[in-house]
Amino acid sequence: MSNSADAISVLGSDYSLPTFSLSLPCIMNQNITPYQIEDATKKEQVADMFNNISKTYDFLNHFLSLGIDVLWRKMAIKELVSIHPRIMLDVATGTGDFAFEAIKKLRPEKVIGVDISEGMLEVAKKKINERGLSEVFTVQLGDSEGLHFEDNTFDAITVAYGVRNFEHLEKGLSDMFRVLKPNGKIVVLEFSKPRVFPVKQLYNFYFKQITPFFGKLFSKDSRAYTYLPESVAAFPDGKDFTDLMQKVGFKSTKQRILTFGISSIYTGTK
Ligand SMILES: C[S@@+](CC[C@H](N)C(=O)[O-])C[C@H]1O[C@@H](n2cnc3c(N)ncnc32)[C@H](O)[C@@H]1O
Repeated sequence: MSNSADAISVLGSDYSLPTFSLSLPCIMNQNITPYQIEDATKKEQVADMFNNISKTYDFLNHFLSLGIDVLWRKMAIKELVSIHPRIMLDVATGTGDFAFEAIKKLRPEKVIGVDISEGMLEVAKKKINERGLSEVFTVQLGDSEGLHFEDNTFDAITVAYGVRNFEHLEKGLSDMFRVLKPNGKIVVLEFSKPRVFPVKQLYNFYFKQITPFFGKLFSKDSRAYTYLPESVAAFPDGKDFTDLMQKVGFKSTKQRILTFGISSIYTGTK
């Protein structure tokens, strides 16, 4: 398998995607907001949205992904097995599922989870207590674009389904780079856009019709699950994202495509 950033592994084979300009997709990503309110920033709206849906988030995640999100998280965390991280940061930790998987698989000494949504963190705290993991896993309010940690603090950084929601993607990535130790590794799990027939068409139907219907029904937030496909469409995935990772300093960046491109794992080192 190739190590280059623009070579993508799909079921064992490698191919390249076309290159797009970096600046345009990033601006588009920033402009896609949950509630389209002019006097509230994307960050404020994202925090509000996740506060609103925090109680139903875990259920809807597993229900709408038909449980495959659990498998994607497992595959992403496996990327860190070889470096045996001791001190980890889970950015946009939400209700904590990515960190719980990391704890199970990697047995680190300490994981800190940060998130801008108090509602999501409340759910995470409850789960931490129920699982008796408060010695290992702590969560705190924190913004990826201004992390309250010293430079070179963490052996590994994880982010699952968070980067698409950042207001300033490049700033978020560069602050994560700052707090990562030299030779440390970042693993980003994020939705990407399938490009092959008929997966692309089926995925578009499911994401634009089915997901918003059930999302609204269970979460009672009519925008949250229409924002989801909009934010995925605007997110600079694939080579655009690995280019941005390299721009802020990450080395050996790779994209690993999951389930025909519906999700991707991105990795990089410092
Ligand atoms: C889709 S949830 C993912 C939660 C969790 N990582 C998971 O895998 O289930 C996205 C999370 O990103 C958080 N988030 C968005 N922007 C953020 C930022 N700038 N800094 C920290 N967290 C952020 C949201 O509050 C939300 O909890």
